[in-house]
Amino acid sequence: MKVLEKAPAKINLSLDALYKREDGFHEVKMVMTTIDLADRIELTERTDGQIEIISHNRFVPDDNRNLAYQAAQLLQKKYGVTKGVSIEISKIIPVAAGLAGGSSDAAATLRGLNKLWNLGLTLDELAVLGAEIGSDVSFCVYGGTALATGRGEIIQPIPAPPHCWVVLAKPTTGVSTAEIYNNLDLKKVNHPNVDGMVEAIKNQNYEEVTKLVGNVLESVTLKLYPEVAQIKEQMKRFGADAVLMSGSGPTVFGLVQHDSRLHRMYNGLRGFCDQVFAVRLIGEQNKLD
Ligand SMILES: C[C@@](CO)(OP(=O)(O)O)[C@H](O)COP(=O)(O)OP(=O)(O)OC[C@H]1O[C@@H](n2ccc(N)nc2=O)[C@H](O)[C@@H]1O
Ligand SMILES: Nc1ncnc2c1ncn2[C@@H]1O[C@H](COP(=O)(O)OP(=O)(O)O)[C@@H](O)[C@H]1O
Repeated sequence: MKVLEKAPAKINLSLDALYKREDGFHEVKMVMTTIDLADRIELTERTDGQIEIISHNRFVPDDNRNLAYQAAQLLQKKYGVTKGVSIEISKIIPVAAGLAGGSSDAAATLRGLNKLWNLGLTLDELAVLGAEIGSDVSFCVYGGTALATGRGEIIQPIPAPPHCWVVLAKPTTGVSTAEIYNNLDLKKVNHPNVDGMVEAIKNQNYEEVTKLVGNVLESVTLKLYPEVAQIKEQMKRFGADAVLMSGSGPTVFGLVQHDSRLHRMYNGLRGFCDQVFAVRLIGEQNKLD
């Protein structure tokens, strides 16, 4: 038997870190939303109990370092599952990009195995399990748009943002999330207005959304990787309504409502950045159930 699952990427429209906790993680407050750029996960049941990762991307680990592998192993252990699975990952989301590709693959594996292995778990139960794999996995279990707090695993759904296009540009460098959080000096940053962003989205006020995008991690990554700042500048020059780095980076996204400007931005950025995508927000909650 086979199950197919879509594993969409996310962007952070607003990302604040409040303080460093005793467990080493940062207490965060962020608005996350899924975008129409997705990996495809194909799960095929195995009778030998083994977990196998098949991926044709050299940046994706094919052993227990893979977050999808960890998701399958966690379900096997918690629910005494004796069956195994081959997990084929068709990778579209750039790796180590600030787009939660690995987390979304893990979340899609949790959803898919829930069906393949007939576990009967709810999305809320899968989200709790996801938090054991990584801070972004719980959000990815639900998808949609949410306010995320705690270390990122406490999820409150909010409405979808107003309609717009998202242009993504990923510089060649990959970024380690831990490195960026480790270099964050909370005394020296500008905190974004996360509550304002939630209000702007609830009011479907696109102009306010574009004014309020902000990411406390951006200045850290920009300092370490100046090419990210250059891409930001180019996106502004090509006419984006708002430009921000996603997560810990290095992917930069631009929001735009008019099709004519979308084409200008996309074509302009393709001139000097290999990985450029123009996608829609997916938006609504629980689309992934
Ligand atoms: C920055 C964000 C924003 O959505 O996304 P990405 O850039 O990774 O996509 C997330 O907070 C990343 O979540 P995720 O990538 O799941 O992080 P984890 O695997 O849980 O943690 C990796 C490392 O990041 C740091 N970390 C992570 C989350 C958090 N709230 N505080 C932290 O300080 C810790 O050093 C941790 O060891
Ligand atoms: N399924 C997966 N897809 C991509 N990377 C993965 C996966 N599983 C584990 N990884 C590891 O996680 C790291 C971060 O990858 P990713 O989730 O794409 O980035 P980010 O956390 O910036 O959104 C990669 O360097 C990779 O080694």
